[in-house]
Amino acid sequence: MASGSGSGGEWLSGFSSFATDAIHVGQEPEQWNSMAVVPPISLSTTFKQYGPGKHAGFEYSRSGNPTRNCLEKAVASLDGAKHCVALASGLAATVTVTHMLKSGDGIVCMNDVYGGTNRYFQRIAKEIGYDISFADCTKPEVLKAGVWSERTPSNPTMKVVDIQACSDLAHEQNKDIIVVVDNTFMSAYFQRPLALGADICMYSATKYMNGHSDVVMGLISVNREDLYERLKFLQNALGAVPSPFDCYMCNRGLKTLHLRMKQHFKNAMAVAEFLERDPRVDKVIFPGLPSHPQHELMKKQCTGCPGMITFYIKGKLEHATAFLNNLKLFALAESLGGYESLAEHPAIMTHASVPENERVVLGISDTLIRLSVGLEDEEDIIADLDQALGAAVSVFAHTHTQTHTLLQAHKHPQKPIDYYASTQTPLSNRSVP
Ligand SMILES: Cc1ncc(COP(=O)(O)O)c(C=O)c1O
Ligand SMILES: N[C@@H](CCSC[C@H](N)C(=O)O)C(=O)O
Repeated sequence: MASGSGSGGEWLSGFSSFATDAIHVGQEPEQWNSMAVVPPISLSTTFKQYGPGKHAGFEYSRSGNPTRNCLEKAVASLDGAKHCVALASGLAATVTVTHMLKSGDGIVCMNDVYGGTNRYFQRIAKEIGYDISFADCTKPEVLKAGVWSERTPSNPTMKVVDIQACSDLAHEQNKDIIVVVDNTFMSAYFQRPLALGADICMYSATKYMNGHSDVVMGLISVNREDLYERLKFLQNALGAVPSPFDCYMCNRGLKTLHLRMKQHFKNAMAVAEFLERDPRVDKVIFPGLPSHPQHELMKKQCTGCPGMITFYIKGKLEHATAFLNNLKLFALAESLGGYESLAEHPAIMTHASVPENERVVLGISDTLIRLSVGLEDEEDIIADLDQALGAAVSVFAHTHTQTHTLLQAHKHPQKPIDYYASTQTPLSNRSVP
């Protein structure tokens, strides 16, 4: 696979036969009497039995469904896994994995996770007796506990966890520790956590795996038979299953995953390079840029980068808000990983449920903006960002001296500041959903 421009070296090679597997595994026409080339949507909730307990592989649609089967087989093959189970949402996948443990068991979670994962662990799992702690998993040496849950790159500040190092450390300490990687941002196309030693690879398939912003779904892939048996049991016993229609849609989305991810990478690289040169921007966080602190690790464990970019706009909350309000091609919306470009304000939107003091520590400030760069034409994406940055600066030009400085800076662009330089501004008070 070609390396992205400016990446300064090769990425991990692409996984062989990825596109072929995405298109064919689990889709065999011979499994249907009709020989349908495209798997049918099997809506029946129940299946006729030959005799009590004697059935043709399906008995009740929560327990097993033909359309869901096709999807699960395809995803397992793309993850280099033996098995996959599909759930009703990414959060349902997190909850189902957590139910593999007993009350009192320990969970160490990456401190910089999606707000809803933080909310579930802090406000539900903790209350029912799990021993939850959060850690910076980019430093594997700080980890020492029962179950390890990593999200890499993290949401929203794109910290990259060394999956192999964390898995080795965890398994050396105790082989019963289960290492979980939330692979939502990367998709199966860019990263295979199981090959790097993780025990469970999970997704919010709502994002890149489906890729069309029209399905909410979760996926979990594993190689270990014992983990699969437990997950399969929980899928049925907890019952958070996706509909056959959603399985059909996600299965269809997988057919173009390889094409979409390549274009997301190309567009995102161009946007990241544009933003990094722009003096109206304080700092850009994109693991595909050589300036990202874990860029080399990314190239070692991934085959490329998705369209996720965060950046700190210069100024304060008003500038971030004006920028977001003035976008025309980008929709101001939560979520990510669809074909369309989205922008959002993590502190007010996706990460509002993270307690304010934790947001400050994580750098989720008033000036942090997250982009999900879509598949539109590169020039149009950049033109939209450019005009919205211009609008953000000029809106306050007459009242803010600092903004005046920004306008001057734009006329005389310079290289942006040091990666770790502080860009934190105070967080405004807002309620926690
Ligand atoms: C990284 C990540 N994991 C999990 C989730 C939860 O997924 P879902 O919205 O499908 O429940 C999200 C977003 O919601 C996410 O961004
Ligand atoms: N993972 C998505 C989800 C957005 S937040 C959804 C909802 N407001 C909630 O609080 O659960 C993303 O990162 O955009």
